[in-house]
Amino acid sequence: MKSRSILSCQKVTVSFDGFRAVQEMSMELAPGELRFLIGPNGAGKTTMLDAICGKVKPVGGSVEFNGRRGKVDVTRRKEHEIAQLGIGRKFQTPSIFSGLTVEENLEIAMSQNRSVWAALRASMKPRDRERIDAELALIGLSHKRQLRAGLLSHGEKQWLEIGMMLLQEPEILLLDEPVAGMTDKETEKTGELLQEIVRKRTVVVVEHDMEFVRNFASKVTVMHEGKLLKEGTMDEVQRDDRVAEVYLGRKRRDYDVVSSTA
Ligand SMILES: Nc1ncnc2c1ncn2[C@@H]1O[C@H](COP(=O)(O)OP(=O)(O)OP(=O)(O)O)[C@@H](O)[C@H]1O
Repeated sequence: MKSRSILSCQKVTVSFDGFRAVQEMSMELAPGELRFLIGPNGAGKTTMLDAICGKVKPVGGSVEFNGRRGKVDVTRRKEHEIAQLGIGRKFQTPSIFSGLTVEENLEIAMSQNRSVWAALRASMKPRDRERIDAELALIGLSHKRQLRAGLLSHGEKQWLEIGMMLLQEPEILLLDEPVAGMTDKETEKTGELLQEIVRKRTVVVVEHDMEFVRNFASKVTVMHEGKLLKEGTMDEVQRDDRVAEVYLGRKRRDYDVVSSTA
């Protein structure tokens, strides 16, 4: 029996002044998946995330979110409504408050509004504190809770922002190149964090770092020129000649980095 999809994108087409950045792209996500979306520059990966979170409106196709509140075609909803429904999007540049502490950033994320933060803080219940403590532990920043966020390393800032997003309880998390600019150690920790997050949520990661993808992906979707090129395990994707040719710009036999024997 086919398992329920939490997200079903069917024949999604996005056009920028007539240029089809995404063309009839279909993709289904099962609850609890950690899906990687890869492909060469300009393949349409970011635009696909934009279509899912409502930042751009497709000219064709549907994006059906089947979350806790039932089925919704998100192409008919505004970006903020989609976020409230449970699809969270993290962009490459972290949007944290550098002058506030790590803990204060999380408090703001929980109140969802900086202007009511002071009031929220005064009335914070032990349960709310516990949630923040749990999130701090998850993102590995418990020992830095009192540090100004601006003083965190690049990787730590990314984790803080992920923690801020998690406090808004998204069912699906969309991440655009989360490990770009990270050290190897930070990259490894991010992979482990994502594996922890998918115990309760579904995550889609647009990624260029193939080693990271190889280490943490169970299922990979490959896009090329706005279209679905291949979907499968990393092994299946790596064995596909079309992927090797378009993704790497040459025949697979000429290329050894992507090879599963690496
Ligand atoms: N707002 C826009 N207006 C016009 N063209 C756009 C816009 N956004 C993206 N494009 C074009 O759409 C195509 C797909 O871009 P997109 O950023 O989705 O690709 P990508 O696979 O995420 O690439 P990269 O890996 O380089 O980030 C590109 O040719 C890009 O130039």
